[in-house]
Amino acid sequence: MICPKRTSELLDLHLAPFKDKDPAWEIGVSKIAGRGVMATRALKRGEIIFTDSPLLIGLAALEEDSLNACSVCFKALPDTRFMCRQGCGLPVCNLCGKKKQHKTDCDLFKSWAPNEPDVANSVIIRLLCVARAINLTKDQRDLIYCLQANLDNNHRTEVRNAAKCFKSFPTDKKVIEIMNRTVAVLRTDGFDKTTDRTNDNQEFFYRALFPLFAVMNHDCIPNSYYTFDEKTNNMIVRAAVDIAEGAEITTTYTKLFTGNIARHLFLKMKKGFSCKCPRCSDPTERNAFISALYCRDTNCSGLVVPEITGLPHPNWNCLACKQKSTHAQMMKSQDFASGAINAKVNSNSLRTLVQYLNEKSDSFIPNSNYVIIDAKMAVLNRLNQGREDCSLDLANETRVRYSRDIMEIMDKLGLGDSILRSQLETKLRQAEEKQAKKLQAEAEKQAKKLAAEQQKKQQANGQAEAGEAASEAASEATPATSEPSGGPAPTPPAASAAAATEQA
Ligand SMILES: C[S@@+](CC[C@H](N)C(=O)[O-])C[C@H]1O[C@@H](n2cnc3c(N)ncnc32)[C@H](O)[C@@H]1O
Repeated sequence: MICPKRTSELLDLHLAPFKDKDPAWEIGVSKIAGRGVMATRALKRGEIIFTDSPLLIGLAALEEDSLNACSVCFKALPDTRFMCRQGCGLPVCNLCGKKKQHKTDCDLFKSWAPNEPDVANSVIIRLLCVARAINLTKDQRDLIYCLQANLDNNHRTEVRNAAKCFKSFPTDKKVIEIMNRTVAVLRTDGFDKTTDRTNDNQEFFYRALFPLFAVMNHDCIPNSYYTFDEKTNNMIVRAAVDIAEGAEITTTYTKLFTGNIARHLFLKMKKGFSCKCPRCSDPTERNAFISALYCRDTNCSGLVVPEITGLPHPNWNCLACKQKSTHAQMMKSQDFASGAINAKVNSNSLRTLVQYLNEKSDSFIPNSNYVIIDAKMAVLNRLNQGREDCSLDLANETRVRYSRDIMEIMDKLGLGDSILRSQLETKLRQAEEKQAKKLQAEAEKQAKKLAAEQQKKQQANGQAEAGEAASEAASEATPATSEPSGGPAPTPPAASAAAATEQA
């Protein structure tokens, strides 16, 4: 482990424009692994802990991405003639073509002579983030070397493949070593559209290294979360929960709703470690049952969870009837359920998907399972884009129901604030307000209807009373002797009732 003090010195230089006089963090020896970021004082939920700026950043330029974005400002470019005319093989906008950053990039890549400089090549564009390390200052380069780099067999492949795209790729061992090391640091500590570090329902399209963030260790229930400033691409890290003085500030390298086994495999294979956090050590994941499936015994409706955590192929155990199942057996159930749900998620009808999730899926997969959570998230995302074939009422009810379901699972897991939570809270509030308005409008309509009925009744009564009064007045005005020949004047109903009672 590189000394935390040296790491702090280099980070101080990098963060000079942002670091406050009384920083809420320091680099220390971690109980989790190597160095870590520690809280220098108690932090309140939501408080900004630090702002980090990218030491390296470039386009992710993966095949599926469009390559017509400027390599300096990252803005989308018009479809044609976006490649630099100087022959460096980089896409650049007119404005950035004149900037110092592009001149440095352009001089470097031109000297390597790209094979086809007029054609946007994802390998070349993707390498730019790595190649920029060559032109950093000594302190900045030292900072890269100070960060952890898991050197596996593949970390040299990227530079080796990129070399084939240039006629005069450098052969200097030192230059190649800087690039290989940068690739390893980016893979261990950096951001890339390919990695799962953009776990919190926010998109990050670039490949980047945020050096302070790079020292943060992983916890499956992180106590911090981050956002990006769109203009500067700076990262802002906030407390997800209240954090005690001296506690380690953690982040998560995985998606929040991945189950124990999938998280274990991801962390082991991509990040080279086994997580021992409390969530990973609990087969029920704090009773959130994200990986749970139903018992295979048709007479039992119990939940089945892995017997032991931290194994790629554990046996599974029914919590109700205690029947054991092999991992292969349970994976068959999971695969069947995932297939059925994903087919509906990919189907065109949002209404069918919602009906399926509300009425059918719970018969073969528990609502807490991550496949259902993912499907509900997909529904909410689709609803944000438009209601498709859902009625206004169904869309609103679904927003309320699914947002609550997902937040309930977040609460069970003990997850604090996150981008996802604030997105859900906002949507829930809006949907609840809509529902309340609708109820109020219905109540008002009902009240109006009642009032109208009442008025009608009153009018009817009024007319009847007026009729009575008129006939009473008429009978009073008529002398007793002048009774019509047909007999006495008709008695009003109330009077006749009174007469009947008297008679009785
Ligand atoms: C981004 S670095 C974190 C900072 C690192 N501890 C250091 O000293 O520079 C990522 C590496 O830290 C280690 N690490 C992070 N979180 C861990 C955890 N929860 N358990 C075990 N190792 C962890 C792993 O070796 C991982 O590849």
